[in-house]
Amino acid sequence: MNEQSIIHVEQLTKRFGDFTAVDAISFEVQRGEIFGFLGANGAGKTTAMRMLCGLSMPTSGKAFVAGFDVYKQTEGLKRNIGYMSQKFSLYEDLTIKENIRFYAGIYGKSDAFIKDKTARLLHQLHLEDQANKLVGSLPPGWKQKLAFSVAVFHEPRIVFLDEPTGGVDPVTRREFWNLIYEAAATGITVFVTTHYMDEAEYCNRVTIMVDGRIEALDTPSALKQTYNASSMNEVFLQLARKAKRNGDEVKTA
Ligand SMILES: Nc1ncnc2c1ncn2[C@@H]1O[C@H](COP(=O)(O)OP(=O)(O)OP(=O)(O)O)[C@@H](O)[C@H]1O
Repeated sequence: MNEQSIIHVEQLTKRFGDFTAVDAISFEVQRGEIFGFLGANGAGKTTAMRMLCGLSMPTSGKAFVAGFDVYKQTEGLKRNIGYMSQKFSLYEDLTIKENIRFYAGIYGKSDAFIKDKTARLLHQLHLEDQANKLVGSLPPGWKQKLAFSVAVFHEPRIVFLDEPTGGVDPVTRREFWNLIYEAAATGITVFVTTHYMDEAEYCNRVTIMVDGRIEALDTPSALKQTYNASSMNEVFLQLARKAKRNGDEVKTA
C-alpha cells in the first residue's frame, strides 16, 4: 500500500445472489485528492461507496479507508469519515444550530469545539442571522451546503459525497464546489459520485464505472486525450455506451 494513499481497494466485489453489482475493482486514492466516481445508473457506484463507508460488507476483495479495514474496523472507519448523500437530509424540524449540535455530538466533539466551529461555519455560510431558523424553511441549495458542512464538521480525513448536488441549479452547484475545494484545501480527501460532467472536470482524477467494473481511471485531461474527446461528457458517453445494465433492477435493501 502506498504511504500517501488514504483509500486502498483491491479486487473489491459485491454480489447480491447471482448478480455481481461491483466486480473486482482496484484503485488507490491519495490524501487530499478530489476523486470523482462516475458511471451510468446502476453501474455500481453507490454499492462501492457503501462498502468503503463500512455500511455494506463486501463479498470478497480488500479495502482500507484511512487505514481501517472495511471488514473488521467499521467503527473506527465511521468515526474518521464524513458521508453525505442526495437523500441524506438534515432534520427539517430542528434549527440550523440544533442540527449542527446534534451531528457534532454523535462524533463526541467537546462543547468548546462545537461552539467555536459553529460560529466559524455560520460565518462562512453567511448564516449568522439564520442560526435559529428551522432547516425546513431553507431553500434546497442552502440545505445541501449546510448538509455538506455538517458532514465535514468533525474534520474527518475523508468525506464521501453521493450525488450531493442532485436537483440544484448550476449557480448553487458551483458554490457547492467552492465548499468542496475549501475542504480539500484543509487536507480532507473528497470522494464524490456525480452525474454532472462539468463536475467531473473539477476533480483531480476520475473513475468511470461500467457494469460494476472500472473502465477508466485518470485525470480529466488525460482521459480526454486517451479518448480523443473535447469534454468529459464525450469521454463518458463513449464508455457508458458499452453498458448492458440499465439500473432498473430491483433493489432489495
Ligand atoms: N440490495 C440490493 N439487492 C440487489 N441488487 C442491488 C442492491 N443494491 C443495488 N443493487 C443493484 O446493483 C446495481 C448497482 O447499483 P448501484 O445503486 O450501486 O448503482 P449506481 O451506480 O449507484 O446507480 P445510480 O447512479 O442509479 O445511483 C444495480 O443493478 C442495482 O439494482
